[in-house]
Amino acid sequence: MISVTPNTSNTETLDLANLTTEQTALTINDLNLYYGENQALHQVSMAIPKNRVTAFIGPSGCGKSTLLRCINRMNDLVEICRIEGEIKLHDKNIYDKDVDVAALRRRIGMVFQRPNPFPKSIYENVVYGMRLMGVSDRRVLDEVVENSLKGAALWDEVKDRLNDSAFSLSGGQQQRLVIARSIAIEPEVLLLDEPTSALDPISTLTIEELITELKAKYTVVIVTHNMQQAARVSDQTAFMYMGKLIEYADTNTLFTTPSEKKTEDYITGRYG
Ligand SMILES: Nc1ncnc2c1ncn2[C@@H]1O[C@H](COP(=O)(O)OP(=O)(O)OP(=O)(O)O)[C@@H](O)[C@H]1O
Repeated sequence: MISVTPNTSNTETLDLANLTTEQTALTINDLNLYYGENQALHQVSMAIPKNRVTAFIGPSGCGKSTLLRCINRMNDLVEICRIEGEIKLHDKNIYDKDVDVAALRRRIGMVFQRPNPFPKSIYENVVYGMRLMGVSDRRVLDEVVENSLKGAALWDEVKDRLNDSAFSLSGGQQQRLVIARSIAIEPEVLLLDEPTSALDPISTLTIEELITELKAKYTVVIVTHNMQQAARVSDQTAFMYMGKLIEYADTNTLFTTPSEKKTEDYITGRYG
């Protein structure tokens, strides 16, 4: 039996099946996804609440990362991938033909498993998105760097070495730098794909604390292999199995009194 300690943060429990428009960041409706002949997602529907942390969990290959990547259209880059259904961000289907995908990815940022800073200074990594948007005023950029690094809980460690290479940072610092780079352009949603799986336990703890802080400003969606991590950081958890969303509930309920047998088997360590 795996014992997980659910998070006891003070977020109220939401009625996930009946979120109001104000409470909703994203709505996924009847999403099917195929990689060639292989169907990787089956009729996934769920609403993701604003300013909360939502975790996707499930055994390897169940479709967690695929679903996460659909949320900022990263699967567009996979040629054999075909998608049916819709994902709405403020009532607009992100798969509509008129959607500017680059603009969408500025609103919905993504952080990957392995930290991927650019081969540039710490400062230039943070302002990268701003420069792409044409911002060059040094005072504006300086302010963005300070605020973003503070927001990513990295400022105190790097404020005296902003011109050093990003590669001079530790793995955990690099991951926080990547988070700073993502929040510098003020996205609405942050997607985190196993953001701590390449990190040591101390860095993992720092990132987990940061995730809890980030939800004050952003909607966070995290894929994690680690059930303890989902229990610690998320407000609601979606359990997936073989491309299907089996159960979606507030995290405490899902880990203490799951309503589906498959969820119970997974969280008690019977498979996965
Ligand atoms: N680019 C791709 N091309 C073809 N098939 C893919 C691709 N990416 C994922 N798949 C398949 O889709 C299914 C779901 O994979 P996905 O990576 O989403 O699962 P996951 O739950 O995130 O797994 P893990 O925890 O191991 O990362 C798997 O069968 C996988 O082989």
